[in-house]
Amino acid sequence: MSTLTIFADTDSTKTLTYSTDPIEISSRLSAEGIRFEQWQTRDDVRAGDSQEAVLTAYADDVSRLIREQGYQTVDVISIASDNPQKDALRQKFLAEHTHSEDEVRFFVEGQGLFALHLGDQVFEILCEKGDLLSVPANTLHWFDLGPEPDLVAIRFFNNPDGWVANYSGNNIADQYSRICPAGQ
Ligand SMILES: CSCCC(=O)/C(O)=C/O
Ligand SMILES: [Fe+2]
Ligand code: NI
Repeated sequence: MSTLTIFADTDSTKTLTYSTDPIEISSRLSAEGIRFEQWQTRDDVRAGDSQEAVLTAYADDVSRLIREQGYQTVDVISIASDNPQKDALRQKFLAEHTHSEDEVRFFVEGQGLFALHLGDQVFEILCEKGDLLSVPANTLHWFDLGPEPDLVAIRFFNNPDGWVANYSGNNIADQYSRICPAGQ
């Protein structure tokens, strides 16, 4: 179940807003210029599948979004819990950063926790299979894959170089939620 939790950026202990209603999540995010939609998914894509297999399975969605928005590059994060790179990859996204282009992600398997630092608030969005999230360029944010990732996400870029992060140097992310190991 996708969730939205909003906090003040000075107090990670007090929830200001919490929602599991996709329509409410979408409308709350839309007011901030963020696109949140839930798309149909397939059952034959697994974490660890190759980029080629994932892009073939979702070719219609990928080409539709490229046609609509003119993205130049598409790649796939496909990471299962037995991947030896999982801790290094998790670390890359955990500190607050921005991108000079929109961050557009279609979650086709598993989940991940986005946190957006918008003005004096932090919006945590637990994205699940089927969620499409598009965050405007230069938005401060971080992302948690969790300690046992089981994630496939398609990423769309305007930049032909793909993923480039500008770290803010603010350690605010350490105060907010992480995905916990299963059962905790
Ligand atoms: C959900 S895709 C992996 C995370 C990512 O690309 C990113 O930019 C996190 O901030
Ligand atoms: Fe990012
Ligand atoms: Ni996180």
